[in-house]
Amino acid sequence: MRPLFAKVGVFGVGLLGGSVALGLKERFLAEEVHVYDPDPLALEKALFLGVADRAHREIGPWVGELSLGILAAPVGALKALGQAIAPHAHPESLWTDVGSVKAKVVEALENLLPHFLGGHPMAGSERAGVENAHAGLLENAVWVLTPTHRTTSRAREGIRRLVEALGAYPLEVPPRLHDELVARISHLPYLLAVALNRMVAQSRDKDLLMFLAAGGFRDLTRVASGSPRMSRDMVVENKEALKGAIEELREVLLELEGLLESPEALLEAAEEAKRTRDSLPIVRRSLLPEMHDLSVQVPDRPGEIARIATALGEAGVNIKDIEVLTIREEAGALRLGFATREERERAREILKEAGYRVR
Ligand SMILES: NC(=O)c1ccc[n+]([C@@H]2O[C@H](COP(=O)([O-])OP(=O)(O)OC[C@H]3O[C@@H](n4cnc5c(N)ncnc54)[C@H](O)[C@@H]3O)[C@@H](O)[C@H]2O)c1
Ligand SMILES: O=C(O)C(=O)C[C@]1(C(=O)O)C=C[C@@H](O)C=C1
Repeated sequence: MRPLFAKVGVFGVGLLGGSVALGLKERFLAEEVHVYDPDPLALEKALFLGVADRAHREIGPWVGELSLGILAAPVGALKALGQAIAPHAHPESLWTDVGSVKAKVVEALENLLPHFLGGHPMAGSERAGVENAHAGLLENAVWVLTPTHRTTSRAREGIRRLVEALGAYPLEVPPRLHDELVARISHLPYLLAVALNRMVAQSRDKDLLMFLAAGGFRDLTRVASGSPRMSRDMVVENKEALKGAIEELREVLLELEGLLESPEALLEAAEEAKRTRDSLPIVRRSLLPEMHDLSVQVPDRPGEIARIATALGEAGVNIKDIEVLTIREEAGALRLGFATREERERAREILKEAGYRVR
């Protein structure tokens, strides 16, 4: 059987580009994966890690041989990258990007590249670079696609197939609406993580504060550890929508400050927040297949996670999703997701028998 795509090019082989390239290779979706990056070290690592078949430091005639190209550079670099690619792109080729901002990027790139459809996988990590790339990053992710009146059916079908073949779930959203939504659910949380760290860094009590930082601060600020350049571009390029989101947050914070004097009303707000947060896990999103969860208490001893995974693996039970719920001295908990109720029940029995507390 022939792969879905012939030669595929990934432009920018960092965390996201590397993960897409690995997905293409591991799932045999491309005859050849080519990568381009201005950073020679990124290219060297990509070849060493088996992320790509060919690495290029220059954009040139090789681009004309691609049937599909994926732009995965920081958002601020995408337009110039599109301009450099445009003279070489084959007129029948498909193009997409993975940038975190869509309206401006889509407007620029659909003017430059044939059969272009903008994209944004709603998945990532606080670690940058190809050395942290893995195909699993994109599996089960919601992958936003942003068609416009100019999108060709060839692009729409081809890019949708790419996303599905990488194990993700395509969701079409107009570019401007996408930017408004991610301003609230992704870019504002990032800015908040920066703000909280800035507050600590500028405090006279910085050292003590850092020493006291427990799970709450760490969980809330994880994304601040990501690539500063990538994240800076993300918030700057979406600044109009983000300013609206900051204004909304300011109002909510003022409201909550007021509620400090009304404990009953604050309790209601806290209960509402708990309901919202508890219904968040990605596996419960309605467009994804239903997932069946177990929580397992894990003693803080070497090898416990391996023991759990091995017990399930040896019984042929597939763990579809995994999340560390708490990190404490005496015990932590794992949330394990299974594709079927039957698998979850088998997992429950196996783990109970092995002496674990399961919920
Ligand atoms: N990190 C995330 O969580 C995440 C999630 C979804 C989407 N994105 C988007 O993916 C894209 C890449 O982000 P990342 O997290 O992989 O960053 P990264 O820092 O890991 O990788 C970016 C790569 O792009 C390369 N690059 C820089 N300028 C370039 C240019 N002009 N042309 C080609 N390559 C160039 C860098 O050398 C680097 O290898 C961004 O547009 C970002 O908004 C990131
Ligand atoms: O670090 C993660 O887990 C992420 O999902 C990263 C994250 C996000 O926080 O929304 C960051 C930027 C993106 O464009 C998409 C995803």
